[in-house]
Amino acid sequence: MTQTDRRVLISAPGKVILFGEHAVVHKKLAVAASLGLRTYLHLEENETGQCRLHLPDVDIDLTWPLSELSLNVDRKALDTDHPDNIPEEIKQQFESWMGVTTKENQRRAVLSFLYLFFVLKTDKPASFGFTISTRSTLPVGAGLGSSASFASCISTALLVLFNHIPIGFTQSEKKESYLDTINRFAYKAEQVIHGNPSGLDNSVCVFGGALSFRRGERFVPLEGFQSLQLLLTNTKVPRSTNALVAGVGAKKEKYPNVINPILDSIDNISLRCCEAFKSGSKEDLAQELEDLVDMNHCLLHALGVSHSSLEKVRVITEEFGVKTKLTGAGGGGCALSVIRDDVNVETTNLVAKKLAEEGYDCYRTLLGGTGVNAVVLGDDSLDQTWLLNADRETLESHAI
Ligand SMILES: Nc1ncnc2c1ncn2[C@@H]1O[C@H](COP(=O)(O)OP(=O)(O)O)[C@@H](O)[C@H]1O
Ligand SMILES: C[C@@](O)(CCOP(=O)(O)O)CC(=O)O
Ligand SMILES: [Mg+2]
Repeated sequence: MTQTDRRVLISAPGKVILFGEHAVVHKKLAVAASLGLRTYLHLEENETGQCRLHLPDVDIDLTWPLSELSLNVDRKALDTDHPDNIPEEIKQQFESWMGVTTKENQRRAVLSFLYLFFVLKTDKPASFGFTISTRSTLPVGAGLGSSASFASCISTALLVLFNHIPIGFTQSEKKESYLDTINRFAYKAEQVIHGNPSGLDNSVCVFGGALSFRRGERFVPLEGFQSLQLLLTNTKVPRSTNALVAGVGAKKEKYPNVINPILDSIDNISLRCCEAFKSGSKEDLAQELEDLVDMNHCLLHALGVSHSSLEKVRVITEEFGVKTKLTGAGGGGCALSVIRDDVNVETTNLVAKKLAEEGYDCYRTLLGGTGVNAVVLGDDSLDQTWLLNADRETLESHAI
């Protein structure tokens, strides 16, 4: 295979925030782990002179001649603290390339790609072209970090495409430093999608595993972490992380003396969780996590980010003695329930059945899977069409 028809499969996990969502935006501690569900990105280099961006999860299929995708500015002028701070004329140029794309979820996905493209682009021959297709097994916009998972894949694809990092970065001695680079640009894409992300989600999606995180500091792998049995319930109520994060920020501005103690309590919940993993016996750990789940949810409710559908999940699971909190930005989306080891399979199935009767989707998935990965595809039949149609097991067997 020549360099020009290279095809690469990149994947990154989603995440589940155990404790600390929203508070983490305001520099409080959070605890999170990667999920078995992932986003997959198929990158094909070709000689069409065109760039195709195919994002079926948000109904986007755009193609631009690469000769047209050019800006009259230095890359450094784009690599600002926040992508919102780029010059106005460049924003307008991005708008013109977006064409008739008007839905907010589509616009943010395309903008995050265009932004990273221009920050990372290097000189290539005139015939150079590529196609990027993505597909996620995560629900999009439901609190399981689809945005960070997508951002991690796009960041990796463009870093590989423009030769900033080698494809075999996970086997390299410099793996940590390559992952840091991927994480830095994934954060930028998250900024385009979220406005004010803490950096927690992209760190989990890039590095994988279970970790604690405080904004502005390096994450810490969660000592003594044991994978838990969790039930994730997607209420399917749509919501936007961007709007929910902004809402909590506005509340904090208006009622600082009320909101700050809530955020401090959440900080202490995350601290307590770290201590429980470090020192607790399995039995104590389960009891403590249940208490923390309950308290964290109620504090999030006070911040205004719960939803009647999430409260319904709590009522249904409580009937079986199972504790539930919202996870991610809330306002709909997903809830997580801790299933203790002494809860039998029949009970868990019954809880899942009751939740399904409400129209909710339930996921049972493992925590702490591998972070971002890239593999070269040798088989010509594994093209974009394969990516879009393959089942989850097939995708997983090729990607990691
Ligand atoms: N597979 C994907 N393809 C394209 N865009 C995606 C994909 N996954 C996520 N996104 C982008 O991220 C947004 C959802 O992010 P967000 O509201 O933070 O929810 P989540 O909890 O899933 O991260 C989508 O509206 C879209 O802009
Ligand atoms: C609410 C928040 O803590 C998590 C958002 O997660 P998600 O986008 O809902 O998966 C925001 C953040 O940490 O950037
Ligand atoms: Mg998100």
